[in-house]
Amino acid sequence: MVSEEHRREAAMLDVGGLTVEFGGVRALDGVRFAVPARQVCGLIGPNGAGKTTLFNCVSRFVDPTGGTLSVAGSDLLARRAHEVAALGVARTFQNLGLLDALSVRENVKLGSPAQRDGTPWRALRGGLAREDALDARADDVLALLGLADAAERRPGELPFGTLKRVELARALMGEPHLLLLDEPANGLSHGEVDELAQLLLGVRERLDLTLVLVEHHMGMIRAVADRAVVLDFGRVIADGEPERVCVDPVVVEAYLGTAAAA
Ligand SMILES: Nc1ncnc2c1ncn2[C@@H]1O[C@H](COP(=O)(O)OP(=O)(O)OP(=O)(O)O)[C@@H](O)[C@H]1O
Repeated sequence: MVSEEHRREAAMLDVGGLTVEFGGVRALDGVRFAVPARQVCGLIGPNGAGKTTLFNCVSRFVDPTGGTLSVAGSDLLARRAHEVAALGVARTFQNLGLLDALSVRENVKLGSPAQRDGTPWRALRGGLAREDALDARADDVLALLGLADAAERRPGELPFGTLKRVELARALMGEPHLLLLDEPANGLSHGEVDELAQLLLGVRERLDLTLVLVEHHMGMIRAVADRAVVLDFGRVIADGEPERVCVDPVVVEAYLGTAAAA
């Protein structure tokens, strides 16, 4: 029997009875699960189930009304949003926030915590050397994601599937251990979903990442996730291997009438 304390320390992400209320709406209701290091965990559930709210708690955009939340044993709830990256947590968003005035390489560099630390002291201390190091790191990340040829291009010139990878590259600039992906397959063709799935698995292996992805695309979940946690009305209704969870009658019932559980 594993003690509660040991479970917490061993988990990369530990969600302990998390509750969030918005006025009268209980968006999360005692959500409890732990994601071990290097696991790929799919977070699924119908619209309004609480998936984004959970991500927003991890990013510290939302304050829970109850429960605990920790990353590799560190209490996340004691941190502010700008301190989360330092714990090795990065996130992508449903809406790509890429700037068209900048090249792909410059956009990717914005994901580096060093780049955001724009104090005058930093600028005075040989900013050029630092800029070169950032360029080199951005180029490494771009190469890892098969984007080397896109480094000088503007986001507006590139297809959506490529932009999704640029956003992923930007998130990797912070050298995360835990990466949260918000609907990475949304808007991609079948071929692009397969490609992204392979890419994610490769990156996870290469960088020793723990991944949590919110996803409606069950093909993506089946392709990459070791495990699926299903939320409905703010509660965990199933937790297990994706193949098993997809045919769980409780999950099928929750998804009734939607394509996701098909
Ligand atoms: N800032 C907010 N203020 C009030 N209610 C909110 C807020 N954010 C979310 N909610 C409510 O909390 C519940 C959970 O929403 P959430 O966006 O987390 O669900 P979701 O599972 O991510 O849905 P989707 O798949 O549609 O993105 C919903 O009832 C939603 O309307």
